[in-house]
Amino acid sequence: MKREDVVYFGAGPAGLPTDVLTTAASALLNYQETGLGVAEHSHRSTLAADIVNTMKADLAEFLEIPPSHDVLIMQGGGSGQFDATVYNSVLVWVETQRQKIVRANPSINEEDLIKQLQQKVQSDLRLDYLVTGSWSLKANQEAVRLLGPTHVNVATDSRKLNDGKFGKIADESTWQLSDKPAMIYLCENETVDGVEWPSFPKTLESRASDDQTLVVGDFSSTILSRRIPFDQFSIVYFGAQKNLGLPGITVVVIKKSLLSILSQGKPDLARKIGLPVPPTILDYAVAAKNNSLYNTLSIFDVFVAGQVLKKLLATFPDKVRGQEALSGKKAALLYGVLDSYPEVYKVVPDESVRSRMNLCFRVTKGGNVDEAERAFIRGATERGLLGLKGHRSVGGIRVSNYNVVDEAGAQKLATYLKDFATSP
Ligand SMILES: O=C(O)C(=O)[C@H](O)COP(=O)(O)O
Ligand SMILES: N[C@@H](CCC(=O)O)C(=O)O
Repeated sequence: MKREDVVYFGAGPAGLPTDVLTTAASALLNYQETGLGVAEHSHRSTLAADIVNTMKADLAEFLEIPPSHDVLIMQGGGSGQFDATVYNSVLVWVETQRQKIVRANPSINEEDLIKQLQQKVQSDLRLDYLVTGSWSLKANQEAVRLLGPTHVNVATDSRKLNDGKFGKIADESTWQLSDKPAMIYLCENETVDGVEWPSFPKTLESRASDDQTLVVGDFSSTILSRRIPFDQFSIVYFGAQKNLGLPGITVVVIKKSLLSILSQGKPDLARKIGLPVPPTILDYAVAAKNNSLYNTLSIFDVFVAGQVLKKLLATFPDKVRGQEALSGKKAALLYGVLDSYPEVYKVVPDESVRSRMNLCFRVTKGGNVDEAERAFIRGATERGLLGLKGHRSVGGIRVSNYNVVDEAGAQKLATYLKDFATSP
């Protein structure tokens, strides 16, 4: 099959624009006539620093990241961030508590400080998770693994209001947030379950403002497709492999004020009170201090992300707003067709939380779902519509409507959805 005959709806890694890959292929062989490819140059070279700095600046411009926040490029994927967010928020919490105790009693000795901190840990240290799908659940489970269950609170679990399955978000009035959690974690778009937060939760407004509670958002699947209220978030992170670029780099947008608290943090003290300490490569302050080059970074991955951003900036004069409108239009087209044939397609999540990025549905035509879905995938493959299988944990069909899918691609799928529904 030829590349131009394919529209790829894979959930991640996603497709990349062909012109970006052509530029990348040439840069891999010989970057700017240096006789060396971009992946062969040292990550300590000025050339590499330029690639990193330009990518960061273009990301900040496209997403309108305010000067209060810094951009870090890290490794370890979403799973690495499940850990990093826990380690770093615990260290911020310990440092904030230490400063409070010392302010109240400047001559306190270390033994008493440790005693007071230990009491605080028992009575107050809680990390809150809003569990709305498989990815926030994984993040929550990782926090329990690192800290133990007493320090981790599930403030809401969507499965409780949907017969044990994800697909809804509970009304905010039912959430059970801790009194002063060290962190509140949400996953803005659940790739596996097709659930997206319709807007930033009212209950969390201004919670991030004083750095006492860190508000963390996983934006892996919606990044560059939607405006983000950065002022409401302490940390926003996302893997590159959906809308930004190749698998291998993970971007963290973090409040600079937290970096300052983290750099004053005392790992020795955290260890003495029985709390885990961030490994160096997951420590946000270390990444920031080294301009994301503490250890070898894939500059090629950063270069590709930079090319995607250049293309987005050239395509959308109104930046992320332009892409947001287009993403909404493509999603509306596809959901419109799915909803027109209720006897053939059943969208999985509730209408109020349908994702614009990952459209999850079952094919019920003829009554035998497995058979109907196999026929659906077969017919789609014949037309070059690929990557439509749902995540292995839930099955069904999933259309990932990432930025690389243009209007013509979405239209091609819409036509197939209609043809499949109306064929005998
Ligand atoms: O959120 C998603 O969707 C993802 O695919 C995860 O962010 C992937 O996490 P890693 O496999 O990169 O750990
Ligand atoms: N990003 C993909 C793949 C994740 C995986 O299977 O590990 C997804 O959510 O479907």
